[in-house]
This record gives sequence, structure tokens and C-alpha cells, in this order.
Amino acid sequence: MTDAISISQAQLRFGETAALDGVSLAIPNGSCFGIVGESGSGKTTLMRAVLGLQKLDRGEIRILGKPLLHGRAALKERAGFIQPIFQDPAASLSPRSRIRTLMDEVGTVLREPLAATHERLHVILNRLGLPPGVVDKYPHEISGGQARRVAIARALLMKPSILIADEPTAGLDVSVQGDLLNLLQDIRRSQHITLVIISHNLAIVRLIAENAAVMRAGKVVEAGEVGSLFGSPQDAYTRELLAAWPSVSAAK
Ligand SMILES: Nc1ncnc2c1ncn2[C@@H]1O[C@H](COP(=O)(O)OP(=O)(O)OP(=O)(O)O)[C@@H](O)[C@H]1O
Repeated sequence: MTDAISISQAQLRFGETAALDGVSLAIPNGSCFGIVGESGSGKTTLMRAVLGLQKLDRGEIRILGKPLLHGRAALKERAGFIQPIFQDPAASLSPRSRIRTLMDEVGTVLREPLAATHERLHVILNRLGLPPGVVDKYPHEISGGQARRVAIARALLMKPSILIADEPTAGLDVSVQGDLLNLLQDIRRSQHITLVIISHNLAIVRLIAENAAVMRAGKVVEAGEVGSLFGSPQDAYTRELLAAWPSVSAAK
């Protein structure tokens, strides 16, 4: 079966820093895949490269079997099947537009009648526990948790087959974090979406991912099925990370 994302020998430097240093990964179609690692290990850079927002110095990325291309047309085409949820959702919402405008843009991009977009949006907002009236608000009028769910709603409205979420629960109350993860997991299963979760939080990845990769200093130090990766880590760095999350190694 074709992988949703395959990355081969990705290299990317920012001056002296090797943000990606020979990263190779295969993310199976329809799976939930976690990318973990401490701050600065290269997780966000990898996500940006996969989205085509950052060019590699060397290496290759394939999305659903096709080589990743750059340029406006390729970026636009890719938005139809791969969608990001960025760490700071408020930053991706235009401050001067009501949320309705942001959602209506999706209908235009998909060349879908507005009524059909609104109907799908209604279902998605309901699913995410957002009141329908949220669309009449400006981004500064909603809470951080709502902004994150609005960003997820917009991403889902695009009907992606791959969703990449960078720290999807950052800044949310612990009580809401579990709900959001369960919801993402439900949506992934019912819509057969490949979900990539990027997080420094091992507990989140342990909870919902099937496979994961551990990154350090731009390299993948270890990757595999989550149970064995966290149950019997082979790499010293994975063990070190796990030691900081005792509840993760205990939860088998
Ligand atoms: N635009 C940039 N210019 C210069 N250096 C950068 C840039 N983006 C990232 N880096 C550097 O590349 C390395 C990897 O950063 P990256 O943001 O990918 O890490 P991360 O694992 O996502 O961290 P975090 O969990 O804090 O978001 C870091 O050393 C960072 O300082």
C-alpha cells in the first residue's frame, strides 16, 4: 500500500543548525503517527517541509506516492488533501475577518456551492462542540480553546486525507485535552484520515498514535510501534524522554 507520507534522507540547515539531518520516515495511509522529541529537535521543521512551506537542502518527500513539488499551484493543489493544524491557531485566523469568511473561503477553494459548505460546517462545528454562532465572531472574540477547534474545523472542512497537528492540545485545560484527542481519533477513523500528531508530550502520543518516531537534533533516533517503542525503548534518548514521563512507560 502507498504510504501517506514518505520522507527519504531529508536534510535542512539553518546556518550552523542542522534542523533536519538525514530524516527518513514512512507514515502508513490511514494511521495515526506521532512525532515526539524535545524542543528544537526538528519536529516543526519536518512538518513545514512536508507541507511544502520549507524547501529541503537534500532528500525527498512523497505525499500519497507523488513527489512533493513547490510553487503556488502545487501548494494550492496539496491543500486539497493535506491540512495543517498549527501550534498557534489564532495566528492562522485573519484578525480582520469573521470566522464565517474564513469558512466560506473553503467553499470557494473546493468549488462547492456555499449551501453545501455551510451544511458540512454545521455538522463539523457540532462535532467539535462549537456553537453555530461562533462563525459570526472575530478571532479575538473567542477563547484559545475555541480558536484551536475553529482551526480544526477549517482543516476538516477542506476534506483532507492527511491532517498534521502540531501540539494540538498545547495551552488547553487538561480536562479538554482528552476530549479533543478522542474527537480527533474518532474523526480520523470515521473519515479514514491519516493523522500525524507532533508533540513533545509523550502521553498524548502514547494515547492515540499507533506508530511514532523520536527525534533529536534533527535526526530520528528511534521509530516503531508505540507499544514497543515506549514499552522497551532501544535508544538511550528515548529512555531519557520516557523517564520524564513516568506515566507513559507505566501505561502499557
Ligand atoms: N526559520 C529558522 N531560522 C533559523 N533557525 C531555525 C528556524 N526554524 C527552526 N530553526 C532551528 O531549527 C531547529 C529545529 O527547530 P524546530 O522548530 O523544527 O524544532 P521543534 O522540535 O519543532 O521545537 P518546538 O517543540 O520548540 O516547536 C532549532 O534549533 C531551531 O532553532
